Amino acid sequence: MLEATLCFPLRGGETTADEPGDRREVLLIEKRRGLGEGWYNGPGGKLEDGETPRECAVRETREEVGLQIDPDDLEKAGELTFLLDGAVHTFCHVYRTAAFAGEPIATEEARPEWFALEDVPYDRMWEDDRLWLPGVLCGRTVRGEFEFSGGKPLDEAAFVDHDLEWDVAVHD
Ligand SMILES: COc1nc(N)nc2c1ncn2[C@H]1C[C@H](O)[C@@H](COP(=O)(O)OP(=O)(O)OP(=O)(O)O)O1
Repeated sequence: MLEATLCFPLRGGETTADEPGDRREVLLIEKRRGLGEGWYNGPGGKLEDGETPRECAVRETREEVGLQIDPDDLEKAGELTFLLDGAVHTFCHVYRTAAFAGEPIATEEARPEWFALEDVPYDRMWEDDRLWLPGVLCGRTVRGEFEFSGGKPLDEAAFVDHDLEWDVAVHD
């Protein structure tokens, strides 16, 4: 089983009387290699030996798009289990943060792009994302299990079922 992270940096203002609606934006990456290549996702990746999930999310966000994040500024937002043909493939820790330093830059791994929350390109993301990411971007916590079938690689398998629990306690 792989252990991995996803991190969703957020910027911009909340609703005001003059400008109703959530005007925040989320930073996504277009993945340039590896699992999910060509799709949008949050910055993130697999844990290295001896690394905590929080340290992994900070490192991956720095390596993939050049943003600096203080680990204490990450808010844990979810825990997702991805199963492939009945076995756990990846356990993924999800974080969000509105506190970071720097401007996103493109790297060999990723091309960063800010999206208004209402314009997140779910049609160019993993199929499960539309089920949990909107809630996570709105400040909720989630625990989810997602089943894929059809053999490796995971990004060519079919999404078959899911189970979600909202507003749960998630720790790391
Ligand atoms: C199955 O559904 C998934 N949905 C979403 N949104 N994200 C997923 C899914 N399955 C895996 N992921 C995430 C978890 C990781 O953040 C990445 C995969 O990371 P990758 O394999 O690219 O890991 P790195 O450590 O960055 O890879 P390198 O070995 O190339 O450094 O996808």
